[in-house]
Amino acid sequence: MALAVGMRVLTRALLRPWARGLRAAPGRTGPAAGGGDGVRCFRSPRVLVEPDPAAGVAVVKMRNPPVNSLSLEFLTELLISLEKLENDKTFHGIIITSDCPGIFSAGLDLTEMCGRDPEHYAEYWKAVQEMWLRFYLSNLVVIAAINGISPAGGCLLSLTCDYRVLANNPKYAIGLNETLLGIVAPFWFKDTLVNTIGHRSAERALQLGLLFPPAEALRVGVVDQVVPEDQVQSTARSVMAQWLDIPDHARQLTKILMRKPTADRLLTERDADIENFVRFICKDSIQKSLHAYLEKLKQKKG
Ligand SMILES: CCCC/C=C/CC(=O)SCCNC(=O)CCNC(=O)[C@H](O)C(C)(C)COP(=O)(O)OP(=O)(O)OC[C@H]1O[C@@H](n2cnc3c(N)ncnc32)[C@H](O)[C@@H]1OP(=O)(O)O
Repeated sequence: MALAVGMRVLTRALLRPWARGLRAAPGRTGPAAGGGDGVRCFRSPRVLVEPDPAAGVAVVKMRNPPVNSLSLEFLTELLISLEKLENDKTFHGIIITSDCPGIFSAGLDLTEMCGRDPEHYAEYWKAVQEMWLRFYLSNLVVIAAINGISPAGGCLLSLTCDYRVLANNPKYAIGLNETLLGIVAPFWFKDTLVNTIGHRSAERALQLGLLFPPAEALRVGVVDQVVPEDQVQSTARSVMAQWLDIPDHARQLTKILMRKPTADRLLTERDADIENFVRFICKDSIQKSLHAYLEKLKQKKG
């Protein structure tokens, strides 16, 4: 138990000043969004939290339209929501899902990584690290109800969860496709994938930037279950009930036992990882690739 408490204190201490500032800002997070029985709940512009106090579960809906890209503000709101739920003893599990039809998350926000200054890149990368650490080490049971396409950072977010349920829709795909953008997934993205699907499959998936359609995603193990689209939420709820049946302290300690070595690698190399990212992203060739990719996305429409 001491280990679990220690990890919580550590991850809480890692909450950056930008997050604390936002938490204090009036109007950024509003009053209770529901949740009777004395359960305090909340909403924020990009994160909708639907509490089910009786079940000890909250559904966290990402709503950063059009594509739930993980901007600095959105990451901050997600982290604040997670922290609030972790600090509320009512909740033992969360289901993370999307409020944007057909899209779970388009991954990291490319506009945060293009045409900005090095200070911004450093701040953004710290927030991405924080998202990964906080979700990966959360003491809550975290289940991803993946109701849309989920490339790169979107896939990473789901890989931090304890269980992934994907909607069986041929339009959806999931994977770490960074190489297709001419960028390289950092070691902790890679480690998370290796821990999930094994070294050989991860190597192939990462080098080729594979985005797996549902059947393939299930076969390789990127997701744990594929179900008809209208059953994604109910399946996540019943899987949650199964996980919540396990004595909490034993489950939490086991989670930490499994994940701490991977998290420690980033925790001990965090500053160097930020420096590497900033150096990499500032390169002319990388900026050109990212600009070209964004342009291609924009031109797709017209
Ligand atoms: C060391 C460096 C490591 C860095 C690691 C990075 C990991 C990442 O996560 S990089 C991001 C990877 N993401 C992607 O490759 C996904 C890109 N997006 C898409 O493929 C499509 O948008 C979609 C399949 C998710 C959705 O397609 P849909 O047709 O519905 O919408 P679009 O018209 O394409 O997009 C709408 C709108 O949103 C903008 N947009 C899309 N993705 C992103 C993004 N990741 N960041 C910022 N903005 C994004 C897109 O440009 C459109 O903008 P406009 O409405 O202004 O044209």
